Amino acid sequence: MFRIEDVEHGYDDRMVLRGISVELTERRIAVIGANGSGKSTFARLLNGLLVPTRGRVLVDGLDTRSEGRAVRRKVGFVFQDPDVQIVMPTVAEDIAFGLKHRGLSKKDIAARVAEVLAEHGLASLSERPAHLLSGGEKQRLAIAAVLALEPECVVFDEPTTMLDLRNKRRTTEVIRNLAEQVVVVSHDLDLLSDFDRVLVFDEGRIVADAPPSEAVAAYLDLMAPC
Ligand SMILES: Nc1ncnc2c1ncn2[C@@H]1O[C@H](COP(=O)(O)OP(=O)(O)OP(=O)(O)O)[C@@H](O)[C@H]1O
Repeated sequence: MFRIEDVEHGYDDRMVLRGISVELTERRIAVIGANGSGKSTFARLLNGLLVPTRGRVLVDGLDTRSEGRAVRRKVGFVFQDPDVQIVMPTVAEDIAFGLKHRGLSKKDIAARVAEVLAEHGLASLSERPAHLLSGGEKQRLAIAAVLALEPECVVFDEPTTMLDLRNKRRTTEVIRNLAEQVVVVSHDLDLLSDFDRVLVFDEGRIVADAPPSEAVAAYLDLMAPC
């Protein structure tokens, strides 16, 4: 689904991704690597939140540079910090927000919101002010709001980093059960143990691209003290 061609990306002339050419077709793909190695930047390129300084990113043939809107309909993005994503006063309104922008009727929005609230264990919180939720509840809401839009692929940027063990397990299970393609940036090596493919980043390059056990071994090697 994703075709990344000769991509480089820089911020203020400082290159943080270099020489990235890769196709991502597997259903579950993880991205791991050291802090600052460019993982989040790479993730943001996948749905056009960022467009590359050089090269191009195609999603089902759509170029993120010229077709960002169509790309974002296909590819949902869950941020590490749910506060970045929650925009409406209540839980139900926040889930309805994206659906309104899709032009659904009021009746269809109400039905979809109820369905998504139930699926994600949020029904009892539907009228709660979203900003008063706990961290785990906010993360659940952020994931639910993205999935309500039925994307074909979901990119998660460190989805379990801010969670306690219970919520981490819950989120891992939600990701595991998704039928959609997922790309997950994570430092949580348990999360990706059954993934199809793992990319290891180091200093802005992909230095390993393999199934989990091999990729994790390469990552541990990289992290070993000199
Ligand atoms: N908006 C920005 N403006 C300037 N520099 C940035 C910006 N976003 C990221 N960077 C820099 O780009 C580099 C790569 O950052 P990125 O967040 O992609 O790494 P990461 O691998 O996801 O790191 P982490 O594991 O710590 O989240 C870092 O040096 C970071 O400081």
